[in-house]
Amino acid sequence: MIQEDVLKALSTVQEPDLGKDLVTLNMVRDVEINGDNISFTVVLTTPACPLKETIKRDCVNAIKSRVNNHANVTVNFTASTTTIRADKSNVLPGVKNIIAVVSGKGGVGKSTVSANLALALSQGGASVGLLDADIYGPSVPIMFGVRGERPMMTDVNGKAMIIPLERYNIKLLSIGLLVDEKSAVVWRGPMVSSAVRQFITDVKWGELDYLVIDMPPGTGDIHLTLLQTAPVTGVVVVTTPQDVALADAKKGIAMFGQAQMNVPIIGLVENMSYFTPAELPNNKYYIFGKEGGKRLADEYDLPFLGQIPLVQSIREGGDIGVPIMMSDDEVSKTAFEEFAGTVARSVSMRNANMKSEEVAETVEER
Ligand SMILES: Nc1ncnc2c1ncn2[C@@H]1O[C@H](COP(=O)(O)OP(=O)(O)OP(=O)(O)O)[C@@H](O)[C@H]1O
Repeated sequence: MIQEDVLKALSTVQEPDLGKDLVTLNMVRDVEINGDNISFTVVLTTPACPLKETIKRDCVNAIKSRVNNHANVTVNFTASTTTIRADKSNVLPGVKNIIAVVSGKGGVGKSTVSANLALALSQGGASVGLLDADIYGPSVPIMFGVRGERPMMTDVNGKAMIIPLERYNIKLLSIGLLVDEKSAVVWRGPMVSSAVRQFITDVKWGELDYLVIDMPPGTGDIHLTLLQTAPVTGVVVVTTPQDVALADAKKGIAMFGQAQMNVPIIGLVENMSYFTPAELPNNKYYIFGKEGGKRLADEYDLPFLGQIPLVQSIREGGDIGVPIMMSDDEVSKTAFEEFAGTVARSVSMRNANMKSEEVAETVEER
């Protein structure tokens, strides 16, 4: 039994999303054979890959059926998050993927979704940052229990840079951590644009697999500034199943599809999909209507990224500075984990299939 036999067997195992085999995709490393013991490492395209178990099962089956029926197969996993950033700019140089979370309408849970998406990706093993770009209604300070804390500054090649705070293994920044909460509310156009640009250009985000940006609600100048400053990989649209939210989500989808913005939409997630009381975890009450988000995704031919239930502890977690992903509420956590896994998969697929010149890049010279 030699290494080539193992690789030949593994070349029959498909990466389900990328539609090619593991060997062609150069995902197999460190093959070791010791008698009946065969081990190797599969390098995934994202640590938050939800397909680990499928890939593992297929690898074991391939080795047993093609190499050695009695083999003890050990499949180790590691990940090297992919990126298609090809822009030469100095903007966020160490950040592989930038995910902007948007909503057409306020109050649909965009900040809750952003925070728990960031945490779920991080708990899956990725290095993650969360930028709260909601200048007029920052939520990160309260949601992460860091209200009143101030980030430090550092000097990078003669330039003063802000060091993001760190909480729950995530790098955080919000206007609410930089200025008095009442000040930013009265800011207008140029001040807001310059603050948003600074979040991207004057912050030492370092090496990140994903930077999640919690965008302001609606569609406006801040969005344009952000997309012109940061090379956004794609946008996640948050909606609730209600008709009014869906109507506004359509405006968001239209805006991000415009030539001026031209940023890919990763997909749509439906928040507050159904109410589940803690004492009846199997009951689902569709208070805001059923599957409106799914229908909207179908209508616009967008990937549907998942449903997040309306759960009292999700709201409570946000209010006390302990997001639900840091709690032991398994039902809500599973919903966010599945959603984050789908986002990570979509980004990996996009990275594998898209030419780098199709990526939204910084268009504004500074
Ligand atoms: N799935 C959920 N279950 C229960 N409560 C939720 C859920 N999602 C969000 N909430 C609560 O709804 C309120 C609004 O959520 P959030 O602040 O995340 O919305 P938003 O869209 O970011 O609002 P904004 O208009 O400020 O940008 C918060 O109190 C939050 O805790």
